Amino acid sequence: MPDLFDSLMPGVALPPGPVLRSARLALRPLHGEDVAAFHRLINDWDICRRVPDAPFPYPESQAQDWIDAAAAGREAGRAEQFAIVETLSGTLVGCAGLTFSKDRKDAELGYWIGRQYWRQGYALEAVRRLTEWAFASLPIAQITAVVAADNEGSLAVLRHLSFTQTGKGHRVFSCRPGQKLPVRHFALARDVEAPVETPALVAVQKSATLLVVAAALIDQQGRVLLARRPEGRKMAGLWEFPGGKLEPGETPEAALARELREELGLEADPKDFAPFVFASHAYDTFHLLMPVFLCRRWQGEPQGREGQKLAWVAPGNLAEYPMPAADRPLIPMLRDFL
Ligand SMILES: Nc1nc2c([nH]c(=O)n2[C@@H]2O[C@H](COP(=O)(O)OP(=O)(O)OP(=O)(O)O)[C@@H](O)[C@H]2O)c(=O)[nH]1
Repeated sequence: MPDLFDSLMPGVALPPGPVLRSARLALRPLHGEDVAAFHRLINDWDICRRVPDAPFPYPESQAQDWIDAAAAGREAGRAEQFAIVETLSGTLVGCAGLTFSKDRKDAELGYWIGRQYWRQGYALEAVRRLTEWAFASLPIAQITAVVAADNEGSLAVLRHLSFTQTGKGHRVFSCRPGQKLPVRHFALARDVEAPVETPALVAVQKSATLLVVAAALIDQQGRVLLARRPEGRKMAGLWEFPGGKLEPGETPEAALARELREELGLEADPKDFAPFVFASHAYDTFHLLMPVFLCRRWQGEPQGREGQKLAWVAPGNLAEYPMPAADRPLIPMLRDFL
């Protein structure tokens, strides 16, 4: 299928920021050229009455201000706002974004879709893509949302995406100054447990113990190397120790040397692996047994060869990185030892 998105605005460079693609949509940074279309869509009572900060009528100057503020918010690390566009037509259909709490652990979700684009599943598609990207790419622990109690469409989207209702309250909406309207609070926490797989696989795996070997690579400043599982893998976005499953007939040390070569492009000698600690954790679908070796000597510069982002982390900061459930008990031990 042809993709006209790249020729969407010939001669106009998109502002910096990620572009997220889904089956029919692209979520891209908002642009000064979007003001007219943004204003045409949002200046609608049916939209403004559902968006907390939208007055009605919605002045065109506010559309410009909002787009400018979105760019400033991204630059300052306060928010990630996106235009939602149909990939094939390049038409703006709505907006979706996340605003971060000060500690960046929480992100509040906001979105709206122009009325003529309702009932096509666009909100679900865009919000699903945004939440998957956010957990895979940002250090957030949860995504929250506040929705007007009568906004059935939005409530359905959030429930479909496994958000859970955390409470009820009241909130002022700019379109009805002086009134507090009933709202529902929702949250979706980062999943740190391995996902449930097909029943057949679960039957085989449930009783099985999976042996995975991992390394705490320590650099000269005493920092530990963590790798972030890339988008598209199970538990995407979580930070882990480099390593992987043993192949048949392999010793843990040989498997670790192979994984370090394959994943990071490092050459390490098994003689430099010192047994340190192990994780033993019951995930829903398998039991993980993971010996962790310390290693301070290797050859080469670590590179994320499988698309994973890498970080050298001071022991005192390890707890700030979201990790698989199995890894969490290891952190205090590493911190005390280093
Ligand atoms: N390497 C590594 N794996 C870990 C850690 N903690 C933890 O729960 N695991 C789990 O151990 C398993 C390691 O498998 P892996 O990296 O070889 O392979 P994978 O499941 O990502 O993908 P694959 O089966 O397609 O190769 C995964 O289920 C992973 O989530 C960790 O700190 N390092």
